[in-house]
Amino acid sequence: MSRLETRGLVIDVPGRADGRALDLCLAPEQVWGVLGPNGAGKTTLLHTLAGLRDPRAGQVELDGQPLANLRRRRVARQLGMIFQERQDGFPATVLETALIGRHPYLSAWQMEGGDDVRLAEEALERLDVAHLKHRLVNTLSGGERQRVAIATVLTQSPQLWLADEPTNHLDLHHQTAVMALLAEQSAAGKVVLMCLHDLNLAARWCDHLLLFYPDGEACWGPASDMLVPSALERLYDQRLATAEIDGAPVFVPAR
Ligand SMILES: Nc1ncnc2c1ncn2[C@@H]1O[C@H](COP(=O)(O)OP(=O)(O)OP(=O)(O)O)[C@@H](O)[C@H]1O
Repeated sequence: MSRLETRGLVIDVPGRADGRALDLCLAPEQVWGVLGPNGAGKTTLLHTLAGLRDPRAGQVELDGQPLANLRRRRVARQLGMIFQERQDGFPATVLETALIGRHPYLSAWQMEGGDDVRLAEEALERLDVAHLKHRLVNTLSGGERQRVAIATVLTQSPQLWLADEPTNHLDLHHQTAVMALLAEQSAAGKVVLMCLHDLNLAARWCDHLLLFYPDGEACWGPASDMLVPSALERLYDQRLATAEIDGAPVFVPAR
């Protein structure tokens, strides 16, 4: 099991004042949602947590060690990332793409073996894209491509999942299936943190939330403490109507 912590972390959003430093502790079995308007810095935060971008101040620690000091192969075995954008520059098939998830475990020039292929095929099956395994990824629909990206991280089998809008492009059934998959990962002792624009998915599936304001202000904690209509209205500069369905709050934009 892994734990990701931030100490006095200030993400580097160009042209913005520092805002509130983040002292987060992302522990096994937690599902975190990051909420905020466009441009608030959600993607920048995820990239900083993954060590792909330097913070302006503070640091990220993986199991008590500064992420910046760790070898990338070790980080790649522990931490998986679903990106918001991806470029498919090379003509790779769906199966070849999912197999990229095994690369942290292979030495240079080592070919994937039968076990790697089996893991990739199981992940493609789980994401409902196994029937597309011989197709080139650049021929897929947006939702199919998104599911292949998630299958690639499932093939990687990381302890920490960082997901940037994992339900992007997905229809309702597949949105629910992906959220259930992430909840299942968490229940198995993994850490999950995802950026979401859908408040209702966050309310239904996340147990912790980080609210990110455009000026760099932030607050975080258990979801039940964060899902306060007035705070959410300020976050999005949008009036909300609120109801409760099956014991969970539901938010709808008010005219
Ligand atoms: N390389 C860069 N140069 C200049 N500005 C940048 C750069 N990268 C990000 N930004 C700016 O930093 C801010 C935060 O971007 P980020 O992508 O983290 O926002 P976000 O909260 O994920 O937004 P969205 O909800 O639209 O995906 C934005 O205003 C963006 O334009």
